[in-house]
Amino acid sequence: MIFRIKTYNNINEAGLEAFPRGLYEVGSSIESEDAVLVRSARLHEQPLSPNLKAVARAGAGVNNIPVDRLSEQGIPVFNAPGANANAVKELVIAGLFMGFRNIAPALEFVERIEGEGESFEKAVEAGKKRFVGRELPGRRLGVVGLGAIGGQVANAARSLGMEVIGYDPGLTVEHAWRLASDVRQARSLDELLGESDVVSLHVPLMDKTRDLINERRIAVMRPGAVLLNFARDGLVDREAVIASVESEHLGGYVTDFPHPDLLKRERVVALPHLGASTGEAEANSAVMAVQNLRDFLENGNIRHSVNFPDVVMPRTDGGRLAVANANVPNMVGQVGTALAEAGLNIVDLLNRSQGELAYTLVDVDGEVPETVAAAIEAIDGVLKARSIAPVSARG
Ligand SMILES: NC(=O)c1ccc[n+]([C@@H]2O[C@H](COP(=O)([O-])OP(=O)(O)OC[C@H]3O[C@@H](n4cnc5c(N)ncnc54)[C@H](O)[C@@H]3O)[C@@H](O)[C@H]2O)c1
Ligand SMILES: O=C(O)[C@H](O)COP(=O)(O)O
Repeated sequence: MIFRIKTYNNINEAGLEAFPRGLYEVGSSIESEDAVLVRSARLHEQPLSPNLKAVARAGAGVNNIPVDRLSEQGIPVFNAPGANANAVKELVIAGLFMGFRNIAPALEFVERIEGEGESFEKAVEAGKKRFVGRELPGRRLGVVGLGAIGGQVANAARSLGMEVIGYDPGLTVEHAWRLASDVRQARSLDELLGESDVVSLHVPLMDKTRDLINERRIAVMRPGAVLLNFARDGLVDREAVIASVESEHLGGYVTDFPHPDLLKRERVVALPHLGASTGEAEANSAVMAVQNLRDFLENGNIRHSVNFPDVVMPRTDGGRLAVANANVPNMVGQVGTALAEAGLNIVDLLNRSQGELAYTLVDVDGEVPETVAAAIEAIDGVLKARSIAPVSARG
């Protein structure tokens, strides 16, 4: 079997090379694809191949992918958690300095100085007073979302002498372990906003987080506070942010998501979505996304999916059935009965559920015929059923 992978955007070569030739065809013009590999391209309006089995995001955010629609069809969406976190952290720290030291307007000022020699130097010295900044030690950074990126930003700010307060009601134990012990926990977003000199957003864009920073919340922020948004444009009410910067309640807005309305404004800095644009981050993200995709296509294993639980089972000698289904009673029972009726003995089985979805891997002592997989897929509540050949049968 050859797996067909359709790529969107520039996927780093290190990831593309991780697809073994002979087992994969990969490219931007592939049709009838088994899987999609994407960065930020918007897939919501793209037609989905009837063969589609998985979508992998070589990066963190999945708001460009129709996750709900894919979930309804039993199709996992993978991402690459943490793979680009260091790159984003570094740019956020640069953004912090930009916000506090007026670096962007100062550079622009220097570019415009005319003259040479002494007159040039005089213009430099005369002009610099317009760009007097503020230092970071002792100031408080509020980090909204303490996941892979927010956690690294919090720790880096601590090492710059800042106090850090964080807000993340869904903080995982794994991320909590990595956090500097003196990062203080805010009990609410408003508490964080009211106590911070700088606020940095590191949450995914979802219905629940759209316009998270709106007019009311900006009013809660300290006068002169700087807002950093390296997460997503839709997390802030842009008009409210602009109005607040103009009225000098907000001391600045530094973002990775430019928009015409943000340009040529004092105390606003907009970068061209550069957070994950380092060679290292692009390679890490592509390799992790390809690893996720390959393990799913070749073995049915699920790791780092945003809509399915982790389901990983070592391969046995025989074939495997991978079933995505609605999380309702008696699904595993019906799958087992169908396999028994086909004369297949179950060697190993793993079932996990998450929300409305469940996923089951069943290893058998033979190979699951396509007709049996198709009959199982026709069971009410089964979304996808796929027969996976024994490892020894791979080309
Ligand atoms: N600028 C860039 O190039 C760039 C690069 C990578 C990621 N991002 C953006 O950053 C986001 C975060 O990435 P990550 O790798 O840290 O993801 P992550 O999943 O590791 O962390 C996100 C954290 O946000 C928390 N969260 C969710 N809703 C929240 C809320 N309402 N309030 C507070 N916390 C909340 C979650 O519990 C989680 O801990 C991505 O979703 C993406 O949109 C941007
Ligand atoms: O969510 C992400 O990982 C970032 O926004 C990076 O997007 P990119 O892969 O298009 O640079």
